Amino acid sequence: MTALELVGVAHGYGAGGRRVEVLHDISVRVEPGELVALAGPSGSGKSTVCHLAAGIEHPDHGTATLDGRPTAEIADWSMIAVVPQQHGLLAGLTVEDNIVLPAHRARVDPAERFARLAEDLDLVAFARRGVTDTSLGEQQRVAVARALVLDPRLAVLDEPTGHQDDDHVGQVIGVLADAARAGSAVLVATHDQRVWEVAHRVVRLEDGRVLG
Ligand SMILES: Nc1ncnc2c1ncn2[C@@H]1O[C@H](COP(=O)(O)OP(=O)(O)OP(=O)(O)O)[C@@H](O)[C@H]1O
Repeated sequence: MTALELVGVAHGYGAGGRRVEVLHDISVRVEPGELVALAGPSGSGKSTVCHLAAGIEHPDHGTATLDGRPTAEIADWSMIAVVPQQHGLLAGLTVEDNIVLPAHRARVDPAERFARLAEDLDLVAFARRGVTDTSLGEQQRVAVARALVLDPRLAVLDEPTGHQDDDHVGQVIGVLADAARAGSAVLVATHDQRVWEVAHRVVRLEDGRVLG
């Protein structure tokens, strides 16, 4: 069964004379076990697709569903987990507490999964440090670990390698590929060619339309 389905989606922002139409009748599917990269120039609508896929916004027209349910109705981190462009970490918490928060909310023991993700994403050395006392690249990897801690049905990641050096790009790509292998549907908006190379498919957006 298809996990994520965006069908005939049109979306824009603002009203009246300030109205901007961003997406025009786009359809995107991501199957369980599939890593799909969303590529396209700045302003082409990648983050908007991420917001609709993650259920942060409702499409103006068309449907955005996960397993047939509107994504905007799903507020469950084990179903849809997100890495927003700004990471969305909680400043008062440590690295570890940010990562395990979704598991605690779901009453799942995160110990094993946390240990694996911290190791794979090079976060072990500062797990007990306040998250605001880490670098931007480290914070980005914390957000990736948090998204994957519950093995979500769908992971939506907006530019998750943007602050990484080559080695750490490889680590982020590695955990995303592992997540897909384990059955998650993974949608990654990215300019990073290294992600395109490992993706099962690359969906290219231009001016709010899917190419090809
Ligand atoms: N809240 C908003 N109000 C008005 N316009 C917006 C809003 N959010 C995004 N836009 C516009 O929608 C278009 C698509 O933006 P979006 O962030 O989805 O693009 P993107 O492909 O993710 O870009 P980038 O690669 O720079 O992150 C842009 O022209 C942007 O200015």
